[in-house]
Amino acid sequence: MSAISRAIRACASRRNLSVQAPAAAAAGAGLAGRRAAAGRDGRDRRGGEEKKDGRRVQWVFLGCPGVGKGTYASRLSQLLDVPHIATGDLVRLALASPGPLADQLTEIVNNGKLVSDEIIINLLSKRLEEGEEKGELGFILDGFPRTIRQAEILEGVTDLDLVINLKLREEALLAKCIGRRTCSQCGGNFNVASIDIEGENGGPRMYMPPLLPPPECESKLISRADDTEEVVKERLRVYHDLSEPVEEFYRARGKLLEFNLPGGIPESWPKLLQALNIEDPDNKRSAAA
Ligand SMILES: Nc1ncnc2c1ncn2[C@@H]1O[C@H](COP(=O)(O)OP(=O)(O)O)[C@@H](O)[C@H]1O
Repeated sequence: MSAISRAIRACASRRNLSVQAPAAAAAGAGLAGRRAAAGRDGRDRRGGEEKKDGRRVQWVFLGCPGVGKGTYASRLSQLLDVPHIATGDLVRLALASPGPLADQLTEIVNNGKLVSDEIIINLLSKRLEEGEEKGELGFILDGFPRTIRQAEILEGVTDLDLVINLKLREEALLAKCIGRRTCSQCGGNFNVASIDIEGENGGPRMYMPPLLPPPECESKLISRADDTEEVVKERLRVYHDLSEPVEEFYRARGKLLEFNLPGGIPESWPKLLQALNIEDPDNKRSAAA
């Protein structure tokens, strides 16, 4: 067993977390292997495609359900050439393979609760191990960590560069979750909600147009079973209770970048890139033309 997998095992057991042996080794190899390759680049934690020492970014996205973590994490992962690892997707994959684990997860997810730290760490470790085998470097984690215990375990095995906390007005979150649709054939993500909210305290009005599917997807749209009004309200409550303290965990460590989404993707994406010190590829293209 490597020193790293011993470290994650020790870290997990100090926190009374039982991590299965192969998964623990994977998390060690996956997360901490990256740390070994990384070194610290110190001051400016933001931006930049590749670090001075040649490694790729190690970022985390935090934010309430419906805020758009998946959308922006996926765009950035393509831009920065790092894997986008969403624990919600790992949970949905596990749900899709029938068996006792799927039954257990269905009950939890469809009630808007969090899956246990043990299960999530094991799913994440397995995913990291697969990435390691493919030679993946860096990562953008989306939906993990969601509890202080998960944050402590992650902090114990890897050195994050930056934690991006996406924020959106509460009124928009519920509508965005309920409006989410996926094409069951091509897997494309859409949103049928049209959000138009008056400005707060004289602030600007917020308009988020729907992201409608092309005609060929229209009849194949499906919604997530946990995107009903009742379940989303419970997920928001759970986020405030268990995940909001994670924001403070990273704020105290100087790693948190707060980003208030000003509106839909066309408005927010360039501003997010600016906040991250990343050159906008669209501007680059038009400047070169
Ligand atoms: N880090 C995690 N810890 C515990 N449960 C998780 C975690 N990530 C995902 N889940 C489970 O998967 C569900 C879906 O996650 P996700 O797609 O990230 O949803 P959301 O839109 O609420 O951010 C969550 O409601 C929760 O049950």
